Amino acid sequence: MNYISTRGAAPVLSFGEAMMTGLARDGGLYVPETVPVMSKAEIAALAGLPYEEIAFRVMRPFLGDTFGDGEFRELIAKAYSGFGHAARAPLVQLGPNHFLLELFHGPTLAFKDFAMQLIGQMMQAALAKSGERITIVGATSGDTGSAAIEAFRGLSNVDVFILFPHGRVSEVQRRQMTTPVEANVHALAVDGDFDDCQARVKDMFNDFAFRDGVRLAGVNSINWARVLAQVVYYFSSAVSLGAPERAVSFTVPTGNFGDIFAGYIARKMGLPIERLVIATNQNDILDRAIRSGAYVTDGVKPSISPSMDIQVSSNFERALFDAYGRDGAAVRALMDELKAGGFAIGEAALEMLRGTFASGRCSEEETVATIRQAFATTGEVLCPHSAVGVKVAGEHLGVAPMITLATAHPAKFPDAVEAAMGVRPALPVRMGDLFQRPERVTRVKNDLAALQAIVRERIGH
Ligand SMILES: N[C@@H](CCOP(=O)(O)O)C(=O)O
Repeated sequence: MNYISTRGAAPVLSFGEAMMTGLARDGGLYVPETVPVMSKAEIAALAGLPYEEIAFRVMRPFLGDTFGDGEFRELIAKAYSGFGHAARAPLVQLGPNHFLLELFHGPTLAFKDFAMQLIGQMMQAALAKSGERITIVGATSGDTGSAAIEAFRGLSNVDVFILFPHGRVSEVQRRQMTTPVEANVHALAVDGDFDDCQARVKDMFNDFAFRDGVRLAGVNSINWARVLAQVVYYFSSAVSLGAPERAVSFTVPTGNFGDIFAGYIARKMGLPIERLVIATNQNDILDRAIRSGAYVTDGVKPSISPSMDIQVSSNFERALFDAYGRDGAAVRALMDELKAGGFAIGEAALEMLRGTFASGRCSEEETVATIRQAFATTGEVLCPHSAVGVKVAGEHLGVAPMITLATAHPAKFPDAVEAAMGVRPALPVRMGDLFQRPERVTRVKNDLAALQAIVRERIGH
């Protein structure tokens, strides 16, 4: 299995190489050269299996010879052993034909744990073989950061630097990143928004002297392995509702487009998915793009669903690559236009995207109303991001069962949830002292040189 860049001008890599490389050296994102298809019988056979076994069967064809079968099974088992629910990703019903996929039972209470816990295991196994040491630098709008820290804290051959937008994540999210005591964890509060953080991470990858010097690695969803691990729960949930005999639809609260792109891959693998619905908050660039064909940035507006406060959605590039017939030069040209504010999606590409994705937007008021209504009608306490998904899903219900992804635990956003429904969601007992733990964080200007200097100094390079 080979991996190629969306911009067509980077070396072709194996799965293991793509995982350790992160961003391609031409600035693009790695994707599989071909997507393996599962037969109807293979998909049907997933029903009723433990999540770990589904993960093995779905992911194995993408791995080539990076890990042996026994080794990969062990890594999966370790990755999910710390989850707080036996089903790992349980489904609950919200209404007739509408289901919620709870993806917040991992150690940091967000869907990011599904991929990050596994990437943590896979990267450690790869590093044990190569004897290398790496420097992970990641950008977060709230959830990726703590998941990455949890997956890599305390390792002697990894430093993990997380850039988050100062003052724009919830207090729980911030404390999850700033209270770990391990010396290899570095929380950096950047004076900017998430797009700034993500752009600086990409700048570091595009500075080859720095990248090679510190042995830079990425764990944002620019890393293909992140996306792949998220494909699994599309299969596990769909088969439990009757796939492949019955098609299902998904609504995905969307920021960086990685999670919904995983659903797109599941569909390409043969999972019968009728609709993939992009749900945005007031940072609605993706909804506008699908409706109008213009992908134009408009400034990040802080919201009560901060993890989705994103304008430049990295993984949209992967979808554009397919929509433009896998023409790397065309994608490169679009990304150049994006630097100047945006681009118009070509007619054929837009048709392809509209044939795959539907979209909707949820305002701040609608988010609050949805949290309140879901609690009143089902007893389910939604986080603001999941509420965005539920509201938009409601506009796309049809014959196929709709599965909305619940991306985070409500206790990560206690203020927003309490303001909406008058009840303050409690953190799990193991995190109960989060507000008493001392914080360790460095405030940094939105400046590449300043950030690189901190990284170099901390790792002694
Ligand atoms: N919403 C994310 C932003 C980063 O996304 P990623 O999937 O590329 O890691 C967050 O919560 O940090």
